[in-house]
Amino acid sequence: MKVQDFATFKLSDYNISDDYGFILQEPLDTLPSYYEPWMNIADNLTALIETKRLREKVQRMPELGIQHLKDYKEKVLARVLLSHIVMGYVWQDADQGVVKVLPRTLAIPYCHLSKILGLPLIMVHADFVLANWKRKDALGPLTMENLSTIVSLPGGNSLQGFVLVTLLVEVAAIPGIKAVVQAIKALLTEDRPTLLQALRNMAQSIQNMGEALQLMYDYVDSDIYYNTIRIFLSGWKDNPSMPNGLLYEGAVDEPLCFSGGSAAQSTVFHVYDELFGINHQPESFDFLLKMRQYMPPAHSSFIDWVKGVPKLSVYVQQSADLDLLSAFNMCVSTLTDVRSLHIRIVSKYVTTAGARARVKGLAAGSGAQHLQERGTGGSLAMTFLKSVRDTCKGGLLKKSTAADC
Ligand code: HEM
Repeated sequence: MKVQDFATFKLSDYNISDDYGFILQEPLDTLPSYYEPWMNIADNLTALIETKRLREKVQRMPELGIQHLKDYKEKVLARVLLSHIVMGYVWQDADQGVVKVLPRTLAIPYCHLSKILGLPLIMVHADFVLANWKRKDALGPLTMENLSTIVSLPGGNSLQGFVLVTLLVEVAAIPGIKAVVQAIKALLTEDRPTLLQALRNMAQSIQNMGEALQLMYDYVDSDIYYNTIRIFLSGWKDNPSMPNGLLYEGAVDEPLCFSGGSAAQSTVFHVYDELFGINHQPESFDFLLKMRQYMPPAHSSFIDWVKGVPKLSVYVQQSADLDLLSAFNMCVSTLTDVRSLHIRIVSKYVTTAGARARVKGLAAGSGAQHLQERGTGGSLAMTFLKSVRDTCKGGLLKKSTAADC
């Protein structure tokens, strides 16, 4: 990449907002009246699932076309609503009475919309979090107190907390993503003072992401997460309760398999790994690469763009500038710390909560038999997460000494 390539660079070309990062800026929360049948179901989704009436409702739903969705935001909202309805439809009865077919009333518009938006036929992080938020007070800040989801799933306040804490991690990442672009430009122009400042801004932003992540402990109950929430994020790939995947009736001829929703589909961490030159172990990297297919295509193209720039780690190492090296290492070690915190969270919300559920004999009824200690994205959670964290730590640069030259 050359300096002149920067002349036309705009974050918005990658569907990234200067003010909101990867989050969809001010999502709509209502569709045109033609789509009232979808809105009605989405508004009552939790109650319909809990009273086991959702499947019947969906089967009786009229088959609506997507031609009345005028612009991008309406299409995104429609996809958010339908994605949640799909997850509710499939997992209404948890592992018992799993469906093999998604009825055409839901499958046809869902497949059309997903094709236009370039997303897989299952709910992803972008549906569950990035476009699923609204302010209670329209002029108020992006804080826990002033936010709610547009559409919800079972899990009550913990479900709200889970979505909104994840959103706040994305909010904390916004200045860091801007600093990534600033750093790349400074790297290309060899503007060391600006590069130093950009790295310091990134380190601060990554630290703020960790502080936001910590809120999980305050807002999400681990038993509710383990026994209720995660079933609705599960996928139908490598899932013994849906060995053949799901048939999207009237839209696709063969059943298809997709991984469940996971914040491994958040673009932020992938961008940092590419920028800092973190080379994950092949198996972990393979999983992370698959997760890029579950991101809005423009966001995963941004990762490719970052990957294409000259190696920042090589530049910093060769510069022998101790301030740059220490700012670079601060970024990598803070990212490692966030990953260690995330591992502690998974230990509480998956490992320990799972053990408790098994002691109480809840596991059989929890509906997440196939998940056990797997992540909702389908990875062998702890092995994968520790490998990713340790490789991240391995990205720290050493001070070069005279002997290295
Ligand atoms: C109760 C809260 C959470 C739990 C139990 C949890 C669990 C997991 C699990 C099990 C994985 C492994 C992949 C999979 O199979 O899904 C994973 C991956 C990941 N999660 Fe979370 N997660 C939580 C919250 C978050 C939040 C709020 C974020 C930040 C946006 C996040 C970011 C990630 C990332 C980036 C990965 C990929 C691994 C990495 O790059 O380090 N997670 N999560």
